[in-house]
Amino acid sequence: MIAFEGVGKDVELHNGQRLTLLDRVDLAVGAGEFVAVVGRSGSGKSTMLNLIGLLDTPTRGRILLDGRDVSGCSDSELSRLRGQHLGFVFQQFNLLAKRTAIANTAAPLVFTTAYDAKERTRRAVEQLRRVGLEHRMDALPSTMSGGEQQRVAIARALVGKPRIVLADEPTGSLDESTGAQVMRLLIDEVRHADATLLLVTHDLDLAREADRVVRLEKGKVLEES
Ligand SMILES: Nc1ncnc2c1ncn2[C@@H]1O[C@H](COP(=O)(O)OP(=O)(O)OP(=O)(O)O)[C@@H](O)[C@H]1O
Repeated sequence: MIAFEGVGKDVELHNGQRLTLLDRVDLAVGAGEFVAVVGRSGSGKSTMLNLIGLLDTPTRGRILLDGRDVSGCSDSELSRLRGQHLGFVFQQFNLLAKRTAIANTAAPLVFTTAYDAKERTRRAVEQLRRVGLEHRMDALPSTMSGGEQQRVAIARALVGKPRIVLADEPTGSLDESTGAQVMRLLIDEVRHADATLLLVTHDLDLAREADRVVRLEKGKVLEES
């Protein structure tokens, strides 16, 4: 479903030097797979996830989505593909501060013309129930705990029924027990949705739960297991 062929990513530093963040990465991820991405801080995990999420473009190589090379896509096409196929959960939740849990959850649906406002709200309510937040539907993020905010973010990632969910250290801002609960919920919800999960994590116990583990070192895939 997603394939990397010789993907590399460089950035240019202020002094004009080029820095390689990712180098010659080949990867193929199939439908419904759970892939954990591990590696030291700075090894290129977030860079790889941002490329898979079509939030960034490679310097070299090709990224294929369902066999289609996305390198020729315009920004608006990439936005459309993201809206159609991808859901994101970040470490910092990234909720809209002035919007309620319902409005935050419904936000990705605004990009699809298929649903009117009533249907968007109905779907958001249903998804918030699934993550156990029926009692906090009208709450603003500032009045919610970190665990609750991340549940809203999970609901938002799944509300559009994406085929691929990308999660970058989603429990990194939570205490251990809340983090474990939120992670369980994320994995269960992604399975329930039959979606693919790509999870960046430092937690090796968690990585063992994945179908596959991709280990990065200095921008290269060191091993897969
Ligand atoms: N735009 C940029 N300019 C310069 N250096 C960058 C840029 N983006 C990322 N880097 C560097 O590239 C390396 C890889 O970054 P990346 O965020 O992908 O690592 P990571 O494995 O996700 O790290 P962490 O676990 O700490 O989040 C890091 O050393 C980072 O500082």
